[in-house]
Amino acid sequence: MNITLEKYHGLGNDYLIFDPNKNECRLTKENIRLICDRNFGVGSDGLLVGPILGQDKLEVKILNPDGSEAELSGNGVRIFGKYLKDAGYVQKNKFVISTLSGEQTIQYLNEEGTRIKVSMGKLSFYSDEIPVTGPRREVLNETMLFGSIPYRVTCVNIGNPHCVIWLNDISKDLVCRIGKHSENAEYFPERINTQLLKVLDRTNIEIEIYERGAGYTLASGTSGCAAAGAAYRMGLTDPKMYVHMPGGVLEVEIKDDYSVLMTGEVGYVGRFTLSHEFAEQVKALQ
Ligand SMILES: N[C@@H](CCC[C@H](N)C(=O)O)C(=O)O
Repeated sequence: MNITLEKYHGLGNDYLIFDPNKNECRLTKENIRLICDRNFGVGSDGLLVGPILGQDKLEVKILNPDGSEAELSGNGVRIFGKYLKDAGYVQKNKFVISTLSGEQTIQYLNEEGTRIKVSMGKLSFYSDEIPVTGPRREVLNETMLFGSIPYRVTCVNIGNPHCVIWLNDISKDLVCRIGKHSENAEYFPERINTQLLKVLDRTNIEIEIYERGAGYTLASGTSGCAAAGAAYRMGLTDPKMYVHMPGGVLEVEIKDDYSVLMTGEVGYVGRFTLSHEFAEQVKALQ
């Protein structure tokens, strides 16, 4: 049996869909790393395994390119929503999917399903919910050392863990330098996604991203929500804002109870059927 993967991207954050109803291969850390490898494999910022069909549930498993599992991915969830429509799994305009972090409501905003709104769940700034080590508290504007350099950090969970560093100048180079240390810093028992945040005005922020298990990415939905949440919590923005990332713009709205709505685009790249030779390498690692 061939192994086929569908490639999509959310603002340049690319994912491969492995549909378990159409493929027979056990995924392991080792073969996930190989498939996602940009030189020796197909290449992607992650793998979405689904739909895993349960009682009335459309479940998706989100895997990072290092083989670890993430609780949630904002771009991943929009991409999965588009795949469900393209592959004929859903006919409704609004429905619920389930991830490791809970349930998300997906809504198509256009006929093609390329513009999607997602209810992402609630932001939490509490240390035990992110998680961050130390006594229970909201982790707001605390000093943390990454590679011996102090940064002011606000931490937040939106299904998965994030640390947001508010700066006037942000760049790919800087987020990579910080991210290499912050991702595995001792403060974060589950590791962490890192964002550098620049506030442009009360309705526009800009971020650079270093993802847990993936490294530098052009966009991240949960990062956009986390940075927007941190900016709003610190009183720097209104609750509704545009999040500018190197790959494009997301719209994020924070409700009074800190639940978050995220809206953005999805693009379909195409279907990849693995060559016999490469499929054998993947299967050898299962
Ligand atoms: N690209 C993502 C986030 C994917 C998961 C992340 N790397 C983690 O480990 O938490 C997004 O769009 O949110």
